[in-house]
Amino acid sequence: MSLSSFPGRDLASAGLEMNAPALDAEVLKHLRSGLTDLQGVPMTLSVTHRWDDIKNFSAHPDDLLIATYPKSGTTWMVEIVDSIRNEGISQEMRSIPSLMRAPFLEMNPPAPFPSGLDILKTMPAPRMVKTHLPFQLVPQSFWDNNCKAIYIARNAKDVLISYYYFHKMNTGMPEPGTWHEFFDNFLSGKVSWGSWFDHVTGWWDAREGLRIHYVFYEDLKQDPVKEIKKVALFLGKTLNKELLDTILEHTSFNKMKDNPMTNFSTVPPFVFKHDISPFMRKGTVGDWKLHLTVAENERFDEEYQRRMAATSLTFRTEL
Ligand SMILES: Nc1ncnc2c1ncn2[C@@H]1O[C@H](COP(=O)(O)OS(=O)(=O)O)[C@@H](OP(=O)(O)O)[C@H]1O
Repeated sequence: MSLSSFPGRDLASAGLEMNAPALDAEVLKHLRSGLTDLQGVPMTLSVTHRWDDIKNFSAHPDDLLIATYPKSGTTWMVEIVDSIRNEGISQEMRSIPSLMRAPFLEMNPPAPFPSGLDILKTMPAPRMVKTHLPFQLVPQSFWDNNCKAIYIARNAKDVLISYYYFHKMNTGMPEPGTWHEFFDNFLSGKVSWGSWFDHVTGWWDAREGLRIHYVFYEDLKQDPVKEIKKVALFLGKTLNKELLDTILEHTSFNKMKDNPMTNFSTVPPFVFKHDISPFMRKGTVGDWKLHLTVAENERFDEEYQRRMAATSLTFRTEL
């Protein structure tokens, strides 16, 4: 079965193409819900509700997990991996939104929208699975089946800014509150999927002994050729110059921003409010400099030193 004919695709597009007037109040009341505790990690209610099913997800050995803390380059990596696997830009990549090609494991919106698990169930192998789960919450079946995983990490300051705008535009997230409140909550890990510090270090520490390829957003931005080749090698593929050029062009920020299959413009506008902030916002390293005050930056650095003192993991916040 090809991806373009898998049943989840129709189910998905049926849900995604519906507009607010067609949805009853039941759906709308789930928007902007608060956070719950999932084994010590703050999580949106919808994820916690479905947790047993998510935890018991049965991975196939050829599933590829694409994992990140939110706003760290997931969509970019999905497009890179799909282009490598398809040895170019397939018809399916041109006609199926990113989220349907790499279902979001823990996404559990109210009906009629399909959950990540619903889509995955009907999807042919080899599957790409997107997740924002911290390492300790990833379903064990991925590791029991020796699945490969690509983890993309992005510097905390740019993630903070990107996540703040994402909270403002995505009504599926909790209310961000004021900038000051969000800044505090991010630093103390009281945001969906928890602490950035715990997330990036948890995956970093876990990679020994598992097939995890750890990528930095900043490296990808600075030298995409080198990083894309490394991803291909990890997937057991080699790229000729022509294919590499095609992938570079297709996955550039400007191309992805204009591509409805990658820019999330197919999500109904009452969920993603691109007029407030587009999903494909800036795609740069160092945007934090245009946002943080000197005092905020100092406070951030202080907390950063404290939380990252014991790890060998380092980040670049500018190029
Ligand atoms: N091709 C390319 N090049 C550079 N940057 C890119 C690219 N594609 C996506 N992005 C930027 O990645 C940010 C979104 O991250 P995610 O895809 O992980 O978002 S999500 O957590 O899955 O919602 C978001 O970052 P900000 O622009 O800083 O908000 C996107 O713009």
